[in-house]
Amino acid sequence: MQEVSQHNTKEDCWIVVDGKVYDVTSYLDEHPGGDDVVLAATAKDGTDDFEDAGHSKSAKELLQDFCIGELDTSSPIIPELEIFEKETRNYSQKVLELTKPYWAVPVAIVGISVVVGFLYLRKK
Ligand code: HEM
Repeated sequence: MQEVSQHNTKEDCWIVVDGKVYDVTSYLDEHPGGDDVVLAATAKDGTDDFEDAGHSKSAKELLQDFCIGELDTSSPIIPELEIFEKETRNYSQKVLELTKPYWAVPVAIVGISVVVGFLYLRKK
């Protein structure tokens, strides 16, 4: 999506519809709805804009002629989000590592309680 958003001019226009990327530069001048509406659908997911225009079946078929690839969904749309996700992952890993050595304490308390209880009941 980051790469797609760089193609947002009349001379170089890519749009995203239903997870696919389309280079519609050569179609802008022919578009019955004008080029401005198509340009307004760049640099974002243009699926809603395309659907909301109520395009015919033939318009949807025509769109396929301009397909140049699929959207990469493995990386987040907002790069900052990736950094945030990495930091959160690191933080939760650190918390887990810190608490690991202390697991023995509650386990030991429960174990000792069971043994003491058992001995106490046997004495009775
Ligand atoms: C996502 C951005 C787009 C928007 C917002 C949009 C909007 C519109 C609108 C408002 C019309 C009606 C024009 C009128 O009747 O006066 C129209 C018609 C049309 N558009 Fe688009 N359009 C977009 C992208 C495309 C693309 C990429 C194609 C094909 C490659 C396309 C093909 C057509 C065709 C063939 C028509 C004629 C009516 C029909 O067959 O549905 N449009 N568009």
